[in-house]
Amino acid sequence: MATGRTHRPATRSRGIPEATVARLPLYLRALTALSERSVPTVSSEELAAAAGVNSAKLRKDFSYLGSYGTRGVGYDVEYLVYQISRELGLTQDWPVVIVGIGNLGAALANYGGFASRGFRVAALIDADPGMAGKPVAGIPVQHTDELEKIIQDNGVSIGVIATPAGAAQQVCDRLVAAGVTSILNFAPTVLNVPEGVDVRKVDLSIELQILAFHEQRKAGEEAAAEAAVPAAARKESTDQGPDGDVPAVMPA
Ligand SMILES: NC(=O)c1ccc[n+]([C@@H]2O[C@H](COP(=O)([O-])OP(=O)(O)OC[C@H]3O[C@@H](n4cnc5c(N)ncnc54)[C@H](O)[C@@H]3O)[C@@H](O)[C@H]2O)c1
Repeated sequence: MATGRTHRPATRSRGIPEATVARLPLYLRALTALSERSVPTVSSEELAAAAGVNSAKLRKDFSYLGSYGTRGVGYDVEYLVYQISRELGLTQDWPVVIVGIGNLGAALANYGGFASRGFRVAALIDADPGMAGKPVAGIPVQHTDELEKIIQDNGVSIGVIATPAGAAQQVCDRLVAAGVTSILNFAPTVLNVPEGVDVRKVDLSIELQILAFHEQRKAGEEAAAEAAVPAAARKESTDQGPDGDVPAVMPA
């Protein structure tokens, strides 16, 4: 879902390509589901299918982790969960702050999937003084005046921006100045950040627009196939044997 832009070279310092890093969470999600079902080992084909990735690509990705599996047995699920978690830095706790506690910020605060993956919501921050002190997901909202102090007190390096687009750059600048070096941006705007700060952008409307493009293409293909049927069917009718039971033209 995430469309991302990170201020990093295509290859990380330890030699793991950025494209591989982007697939590691997909493997981890599939492996976690297997682990929850107490499945001990998995083949590269099964895991690739569960993660929605080509199996040759998966084997190549795992070779960067130094994980080659055992012929005829496959990969050890628990060990791979550990290896990938360690590679992604998930074996440690990451405090995050969410800035902008409106519809989206509140939904994110209530999402249990962060905590279960090692991301602790350390604080919720909003510019609306009327929200200060009100609990959302059991955490009292704090005013933006406190932003720098909250970041420093909690050692926060990851910030989530869920403010209106017009406020996002200013919020981003304050987060970065306070020490945040990774930002997950939900606001529909491009953020400018200094070297060394990673930005990932999530935009559901962009994803929907891409789906709309594919829907339009599929509709065009269907229309073209329908337009082709009468001519082809006419040809078929001349080709039919005496019983006339030859099937119609196969769809494209
Ligand atoms: N990425 C996505 O897929 C996606 C989906 C939905 C919404 N959005 C975007 O997320 C943002 C929030 O949407 P919403 O529906 O929750 O809006 P909302 O109006 O319900 O909430 C915005 C919140 O941000 C606060 N805010 C405004 N300026 C601020 C500032 N300078 N510092 C801190 N807080 C500030 C407001 O007080 C409000 O509580 C919007 O930019 C919206 O376009 C993105």
